[in-house]
Amino acid sequence: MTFLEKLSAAWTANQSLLCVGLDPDVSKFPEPVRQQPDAIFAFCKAIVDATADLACSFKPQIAYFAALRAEDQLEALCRYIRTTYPQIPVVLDAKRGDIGATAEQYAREAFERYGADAVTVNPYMGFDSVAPYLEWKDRGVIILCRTSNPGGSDLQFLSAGGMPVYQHVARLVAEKWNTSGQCGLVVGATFPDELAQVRGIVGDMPLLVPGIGAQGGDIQATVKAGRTASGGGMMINSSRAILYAKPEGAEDFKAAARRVALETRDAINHYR
Ligand SMILES: O=C(O)c1cc(=O)[nH]c(=O)n1[C@@H]1O[C@H](COP(=O)(O)O)[C@@H](O)[C@H]1O
Repeated sequence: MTFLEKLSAAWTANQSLLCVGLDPDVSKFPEPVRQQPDAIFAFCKAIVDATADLACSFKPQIAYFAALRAEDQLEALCRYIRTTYPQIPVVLDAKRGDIGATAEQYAREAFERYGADAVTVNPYMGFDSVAPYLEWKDRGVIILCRTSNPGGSDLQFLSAGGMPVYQHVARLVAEKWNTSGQCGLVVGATFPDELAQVRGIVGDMPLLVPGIGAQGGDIQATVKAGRTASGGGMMINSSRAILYAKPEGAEDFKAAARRVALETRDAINHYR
C-alpha cells in the first residue's frame, strides 16, 4: 500500500483531515507522566490512544526527541503506532535537506529506522537532494512550500521571474518531481491566500497544513482555501493546542486532548 492509499483510507475511515502533531515538551507534561522512566513515549502513547479514531495521521517532530537523546522513544512510538493503529500513517517531521549521498542516509533514518510512512523535506538544495527519498516508492515525501512562520516570507515570497518562489516550488513538484505520485507540500494555515494559490497549481496533491491551534490559523479560511474539489486533500496539523489542552471539570490530560481533537476535526468537517 502506498502512502497516498493509506492516507486516503484514513481520511475516509475516521472522517478526518486532522493530523495530530506529536511535539512532546517534557516541561508541559502532567507531573505523574513526567516522573515515568520513558516519559516522552508514555505521554505520546497516551495522546495517540486518545485520538487515534479522530486523526488522519500522526506527525512526530524529531527535534523534541533528539534534543533529549530520546530517539529510542521515537522508535518505540513509531513502532507502537505501526502495530496498534496500522491504518494511521506516520509523517516524520524532520525537514531534512542535503546532498544526495547524505539524503540517502536521512531517507534510511526516516523510512527504515523509524518506519515512517512519509517525511518532511526541504527543497532548497534542489531535485538531487530530494530524489533519494523518492526511491522509497511506497513512502510519502512532503516538501516545504509556503511555511506557516512569519519568516517564511523572507525567501518564499521573493519574486523570481515574476512568480514568488513558493509557487515555483509548487510547480516544480507538481510538474516534474512527483512522477510516482508520492509527493505532498507543506503550506501554512496562517496564509490562506497562498494556500488557495498552491491548491490551484497542484490539483489534488495532498497538502500538510500546520498553523491552526497554537499559531492562530483560521479553520474556516484554511479549509475553504485548501480543499480539493471533493472537499479533502489535506492533513491539517495541530500540535500544542491538542497536546497541552487545559482540562475542564474532571478531565485528565488525555480527555482534554481528545475533546480538543474532536472539536477540531468536527470544525474542519463543518467547512469541507
Ligand atoms: O513541517 C511542519 O510540520 C511545519 C511546517 C510549517 O510551516 N510550520 C509548522 O509549524 N510546522 C510544524 O507543525 C507543528 C506546529 O505545531 P503547533 O503550532 O503546536 O500546532 C510543529 O511541529 C512545526 O514544526
